[in-house]
Amino acid sequence: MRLVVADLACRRGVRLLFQGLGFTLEAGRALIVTGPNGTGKSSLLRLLAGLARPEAGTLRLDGAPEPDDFAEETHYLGHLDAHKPSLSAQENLAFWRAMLGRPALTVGAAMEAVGLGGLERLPVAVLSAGQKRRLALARLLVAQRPLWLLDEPTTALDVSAQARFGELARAHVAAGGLIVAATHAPLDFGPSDALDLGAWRPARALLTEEGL
Ligand SMILES: Nc1ncnc2c1ncn2[C@@H]1O[C@H](COP(=O)(O)OP(=O)(O)OP(=O)(O)O)[C@@H](O)[C@H]1O
Repeated sequence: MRLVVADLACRRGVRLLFQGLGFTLEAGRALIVTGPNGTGKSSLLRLLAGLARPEAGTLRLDGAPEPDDFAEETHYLGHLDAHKPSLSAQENLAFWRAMLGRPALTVGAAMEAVGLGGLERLPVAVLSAGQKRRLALARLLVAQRPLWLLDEPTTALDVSAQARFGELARAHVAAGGLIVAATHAPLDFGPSDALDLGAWRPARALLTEEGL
């Protein structure tokens, strides 16, 4: 499998965030996306997740059943953890496991893997910020999806949870998975490429009504 991005432009409102972006990410590698606040790292992940449309350019996942429409092949972990606060940790994860299809680890095993064993029955509303983030990461483990799109994945995680998540991410990459991660913190996900999105800022960022 291979992620191929060509001549990509992203617009938010009247602002062109980046233009002419191209890269190829091979299976078994991670892409670490950096850049100052507001350069469009989250926006790039949303484009890759199929949650927004590019202003120009193409996104393709070669080797996927539908290379031009590959949202089903991705796990998207945004800034928000996307939990239902009144449901228990276990119920939230069971929901995602059924929703996402292609089941991988059981709910119990995924919770153990992120160090949440014993907290299964607590409503998510009472979990700490780091525990909520751990639960969001457990979602990556309950369904098999080759491309992980991670927005600041280690936010709120303590040192040992960061290390544990690093191990899980490296195992995914070593098994032939792909990761695109936006971050301000150093991340070691194994064999990796780097993308400084700040370098793709267009000279003229403010658009007129005519667009590009
Ligand atoms: N819905 C929207 N309408 C207009 N502008 C938006 C919208 N969403 C985001 N933006 C703008 O797009 C720009 C890029 O935002 P984005 O969140 O992608 O940046 P980022 O590189 O991830 O930033 P950070 O490092 O702060 O997380 C910002 O200037 C933001 O204000």
